[in-house]
Amino acid sequence: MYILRSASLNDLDDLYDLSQLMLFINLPPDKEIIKTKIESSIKAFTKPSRKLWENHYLFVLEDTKAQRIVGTSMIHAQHGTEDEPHYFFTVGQENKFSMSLNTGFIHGTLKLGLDTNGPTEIGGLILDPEFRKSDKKLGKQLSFVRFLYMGMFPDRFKDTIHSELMPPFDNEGHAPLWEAIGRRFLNLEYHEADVLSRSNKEFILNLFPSDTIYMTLLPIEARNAIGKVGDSTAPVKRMLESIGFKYMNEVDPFDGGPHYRAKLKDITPVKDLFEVEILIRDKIIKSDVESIMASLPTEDGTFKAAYISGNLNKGSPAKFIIDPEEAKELGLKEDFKTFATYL
Ligand SMILES: CC(C)(COP(=O)(O)OP(=O)(O)OC[C@H]1O[C@@H](n2cnc3c(N)ncnc32)[C@H](O)[C@@H]1OP(=O)(O)O)[C@@H](O)C(=O)NCCC(=O)NCCSC(=O)CCC(=O)O
Repeated sequence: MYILRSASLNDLDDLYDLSQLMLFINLPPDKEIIKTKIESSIKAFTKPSRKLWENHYLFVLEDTKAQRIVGTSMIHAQHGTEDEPHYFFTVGQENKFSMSLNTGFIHGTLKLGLDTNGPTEIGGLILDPEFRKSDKKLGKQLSFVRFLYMGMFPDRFKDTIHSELMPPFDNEGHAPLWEAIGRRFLNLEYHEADVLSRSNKEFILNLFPSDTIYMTLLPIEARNAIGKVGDSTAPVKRMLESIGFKYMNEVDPFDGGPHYRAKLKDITPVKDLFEVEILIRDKIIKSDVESIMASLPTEDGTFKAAYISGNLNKGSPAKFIIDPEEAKELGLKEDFKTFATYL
């Protein structure tokens, strides 16, 4: 059985193991930083700040049999403030035409921009490779649990949801756009700059090119990386596009990874959110089993959910019947009312 829930301090060692799997700025391989992130997340779930940018929510996927965390995903309630703006490159075009030569060119362009009243950001989605591509769609569960939560608590988030996808990296782990622009203007390694930019954004505005950059002048590898995603992020692009997210013609100024956005109310699992009574009963009609992602009861403001199977009766409110064995595995003792959505 798999449970999705808010992270707790007992998850520290498992999250540290997960952080070793790839260089991921949202989950750096550093126990102190991960501990701070868990503590901040517990506060966000149980006593969210009115200053939305202080609220970082960390979700985990637990394999309850192995008692191990096998994946994680995050929400930052506001990314982009006066103190720490959201920086991006707008991807545009400039048409040039010479009448005397009767010839013209369409140039791709990049232009640095910033937002000081940014949207809610989802990120940090990572699943242990052993568990990927399972028929339980564990990656999708980890991604969609955030929409279940945001749909249940829309006041804790902005109206727009933003996501920054990872671009392809070359065999040595270099980002081609960084080599072409960032390195020349900042004289830092990509990961150094990425880490630095989490606590200090001033240097981006003051050192990066402030005028239009013509892509024509960039090496072909850098041009080809703009707005593209790497292989391991292809499922993310697919998932986001399928529920209403759109590419914004905006990319990360360091690595060129694409930015996707959607209005919270228009995201399919948020639109599909419904109230449901979960009933624990002996009689499940096996030929009529469906699955829903439902929030489960907790006592202390923490959050728990699971992708559960049973018989759905779409009344108002809807009823969902699960068998006692599944209820036991989920630690459920009695019927309850909750919210659910579909994957
Ligand atoms: C991204 C995940 C968590 C996805 O997990 P799984 O591979 O198990 O995915 P899944 O649940 O089986 O499938 C999810 C959906 O993606 C589709 N899918 C699977 N592989 C695909 C591929 N190669 N190309 C296109 N689509 C693909 C499946 O059919 C399914 O869609 P259908 O149901 O429609 O069939 C994992 O691959 C991973 O940990 N990747 C490495 C880390 C990473 O790159 N993380 C993203 C960083 S970017 C980020 O974090 C911001 C974005 C965010 O937070 O959401």
